[in-house]
Amino acid sequence: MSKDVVLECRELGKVYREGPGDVEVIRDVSFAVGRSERIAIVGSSGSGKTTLLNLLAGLDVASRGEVCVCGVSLNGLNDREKSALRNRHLGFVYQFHHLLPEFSARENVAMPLLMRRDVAVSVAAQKAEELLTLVGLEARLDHKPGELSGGERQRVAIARALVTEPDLVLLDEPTGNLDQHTAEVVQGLIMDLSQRLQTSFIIVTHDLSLAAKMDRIWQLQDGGLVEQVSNSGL
Ligand SMILES: Nc1ncnc2c1ncn2[C@@H]1O[C@H](COP(=O)(O)OP(=O)(O)OP(=O)(O)O)[C@@H](O)[C@H]1O
Repeated sequence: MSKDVVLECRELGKVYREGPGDVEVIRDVSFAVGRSERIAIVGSSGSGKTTLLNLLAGLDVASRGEVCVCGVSLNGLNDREKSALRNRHLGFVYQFHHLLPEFSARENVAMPLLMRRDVAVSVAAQKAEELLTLVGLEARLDHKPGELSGGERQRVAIARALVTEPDLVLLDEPTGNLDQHTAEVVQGLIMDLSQRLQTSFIIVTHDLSLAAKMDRIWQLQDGGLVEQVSNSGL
């Protein structure tokens, strides 16, 4: 595998065993994501987008095939090893940001660094402050999630996903619960950060204006990925 490939999956498949009938949600999916590449995954509700994202992150176990994160196959790793690999190489942003309500923006962003036991609290706090400044929240460092707007919370979640300087960030509907203006702010931020930090992004989205800004658009249908050459096919 080239060192510029941050994620690769081969013949990936996922079958949910549902009583008498199996549901094959992901079927024979193979692709590679290069450094600083931005990919949108689109598809109708229930087509398997979240399932695919969970397989790529090792949060769910594939029925067949394999996923390699920065050259390391997830097959054969135990939960602790997968968690260490995620913490080292991946960042996550979900539609419902999962920020910890009792902690400040700064503490929330510092958390993934503090999980690496070798990082001092003062260093993690400093780094969190830098990232929050990057996303335009330098005046909100000590606010708790309940004291922030939806768009601000989403920007905190993006800062948190980037604080460990991941190779790849996986985003599930990052603009799904935002108004159009705030969605555009978050979109601009993703574009800016991918260029500035050389981070790769895989974004699951129903937001076609966000998808259109990515380098590649893949549509998930009947369990497989179909590359879209233009938005006209969506
Ligand atoms: N744990 C599970 N057990 C059985 N079936 C499941 C499970 N999780 C998801 N599914 C089914 O797999 C299919 C894909 O679900 P998934 O959440 O990946 O879709 P999605 O494309 O992300 O949908 P949406 O856009 O609505 O969020 C759905 O038909 C769903 O019902």
